[in-house]
Amino acid sequence: MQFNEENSKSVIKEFFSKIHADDLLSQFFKGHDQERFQHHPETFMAHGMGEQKYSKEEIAKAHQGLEMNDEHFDTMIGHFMATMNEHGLSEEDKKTVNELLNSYKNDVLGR
Ligand code: HEM
Repeated sequence: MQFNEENSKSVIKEFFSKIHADDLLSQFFKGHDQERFQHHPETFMAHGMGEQKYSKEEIAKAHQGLEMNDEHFDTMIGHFMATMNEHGLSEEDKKTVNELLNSYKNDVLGR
């Protein structure tokens, strides 16, 4: 599975608007500068596509002190998977993406 430059942009845009429209998630980004807010969907997507842009330690550190729980994490993944659906990803590819993102759960939630 590969996204090209064009559809990557539209994935990021759609995913971004889903997070932004969801108070459960957008609260975490309030007070962060817009650049940071923009950066996160890209980072998230990269990891979902199997790129290891950041180490697990870096990911754990980035989320330290944010009071996130399973619901926040699962909701974020849910928005990403909905975006994947809208882009016609196969069931097999969605399973891979889901597993990859979930492999960061303990790091993000500081366990
Ligand atoms: C697989 C799941 C996730 C990955 C791989 C990931 C990755 C990252 C990375 C690499 C950073 C630092 C660099 C950047 O901003 O791009 C970061 C920061 C951040 N992440 Fe995540 N993230 C994940 C899940 C989440 C979830 C579920 C939330 C919120 C509900 C969240 C909220 C944030 C916030 C608010 C920051 C900024 C922290 C700060 O600068 O104080 N992340 N994330």
